[in-house]
Amino acid sequence: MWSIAPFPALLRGAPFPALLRVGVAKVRGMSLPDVVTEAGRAGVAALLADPSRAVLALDFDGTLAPIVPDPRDARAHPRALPALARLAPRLGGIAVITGRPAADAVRYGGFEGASGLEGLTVLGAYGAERWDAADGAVRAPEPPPGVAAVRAELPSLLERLGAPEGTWTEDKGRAVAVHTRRTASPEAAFALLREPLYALAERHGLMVEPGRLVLELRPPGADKGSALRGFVRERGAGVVAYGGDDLGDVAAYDAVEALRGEGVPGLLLYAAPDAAAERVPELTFRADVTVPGPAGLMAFLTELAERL
Ligand SMILES: O=P(O)(O)OC[C@H]1O[C@H](O[C@H]2O[C@H](CO)[C@@H](O)[C@H](O)[C@H]2O)[C@H](O)[C@@H](O)[C@@H]1O
Repeated sequence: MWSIAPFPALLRGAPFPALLRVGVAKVRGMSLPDVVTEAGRAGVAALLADPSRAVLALDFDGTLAPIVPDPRDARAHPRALPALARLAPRLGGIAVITGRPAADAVRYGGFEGASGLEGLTVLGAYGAERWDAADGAVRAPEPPPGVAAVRAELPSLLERLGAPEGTWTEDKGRAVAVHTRRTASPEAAFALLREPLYALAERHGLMVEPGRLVLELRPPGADKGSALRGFVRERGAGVVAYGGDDLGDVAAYDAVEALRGEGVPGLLLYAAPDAAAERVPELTFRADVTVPGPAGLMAFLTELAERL
């Protein structure tokens, strides 16, 4: 039976044990978090009926990998690779769609040479970069000149603004991301830097991708929605499931909803952050399934693999 929607508790900032109590239903002897929408139930039914026509796409940080203070320490959740490897032979394709450079996601995810994931695709830099396990090659176009200009100006700008200790710049090659998670007041630091970084990006023809305590200055022209649509088209998929946790994933949610409008059933998964301040309303209200972070998502995917 499908029952109570978990997100009212989520919005009140309820702790996850409470969320789990209201959000888990027993389905044919196995527990799966509730699918709270009709469209989501249609997506699950279509996926279970014909998994070979389904693609599964997942974001990396906060979805496949738990959030950690230093982005260089991010690693896939211990249950991630086993769950994906069980799903892979049954599905039409699995992709990781991330704001990370493709090579970083492959390294931090441990995807290279992973048993059972020989068909995995990683679409990095919001789809501008690509890695396929099949040949191990990364395809990454040259960044536009604005990125070098921003890289050069950023240190003096941060100094002028009095960016607090702990502010950290991640050089992503095609983009530069300024993180505030390791400052004493991450939200206050984020607010301080927000407008000046938007202005800097605009001066150099870049856009700002805001995320979980990060402001990324990157080239426009790619987003996770286009990346997902391209992957669905490439695999000739008739069902799509997407899981994410952050603002950058909203474009992929849009793509799934647009595909539904074209008759392709879809499932929207939200790996909701533990910290209420980091939850994204656009995902909270639209998700078909809300689970507590990467651990919850891996439990869901493992159950899904069982049912397949
Ligand atoms: O699209 P994603 O795979 O979700 O990547 C989004 C950004 O993730 C990383 O930052 C986030 O995760 C860090 C590690 O857990 C955390 O410290 C940080 O606060 C988060 O914002 C990554 O560093 C960025 O480059 C990605 O764009």
